[in-house]
Amino acid sequence: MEKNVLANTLTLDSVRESLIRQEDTVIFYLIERAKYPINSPVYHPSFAGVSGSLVDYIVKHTEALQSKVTIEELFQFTGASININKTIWDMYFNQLLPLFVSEGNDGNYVQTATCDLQCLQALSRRIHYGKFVAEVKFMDAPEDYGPAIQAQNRDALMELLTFKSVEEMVKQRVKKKAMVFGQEVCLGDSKGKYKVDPSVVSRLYEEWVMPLTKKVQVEYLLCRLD
Ligand SMILES: O=C(O)C(=O)C[C@]1(C(=O)O)C=C[C@@H](O)C=C1
Repeated sequence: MEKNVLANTLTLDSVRESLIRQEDTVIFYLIERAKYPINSPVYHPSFAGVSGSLVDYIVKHTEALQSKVTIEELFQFTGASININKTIWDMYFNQLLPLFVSEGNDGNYVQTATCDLQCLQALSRRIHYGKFVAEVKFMDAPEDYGPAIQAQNRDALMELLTFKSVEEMVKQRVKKKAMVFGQEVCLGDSKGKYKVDPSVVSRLYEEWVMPLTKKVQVEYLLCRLD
């Protein structure tokens, strides 16, 4: 199979480094979103002057513009197109958002929807980066992954690609980053006040981000030898 040049320059260390850097992006966008309360009119199925909700409208139009200047799936290695954005969307709006924004309405609807889009894109990029992680793991040990792929054995693939100790470090690091990046800075004592609850960030990674990244890896590997 034709390999993208990029595949040859990726290593497990380099993809992990990218995942670590992407943590900063995810956390900064969560902090930005937390500046606004829930602003529920943004999600109302019909928003004055647009068809559908304001967040649907902004996501659709911003992405249409962005797709004119970026080539989607530039680094895709196989024909398999893995896309779990629907799951990410539902997780973000139904589960995550209520955990880290306050109740209320301050009228900043466009800013709020824009922050949501940025959070969603950062989470989506991070989770779909599982394709690169999986490719590197496969290239490092085709003799281990090959039989599990041929047998289409999801459980075996999941076990092969899981590193519990790495997951534990990720959880601890994102919590610490949320503390450092999100602390209220003032000249006096500023103990213990955070813009986004650090335990929500570690929960986000433990319950959603890492499991979904692993799901992407499994789906990618299942088609790796097609
Ligand atoms: O670092 C890896 O090996 C990954 O596959 C990434 C990741 C993650 O999502 O952070 C997912 C699965 C592993 O168990 C550990 C971490």
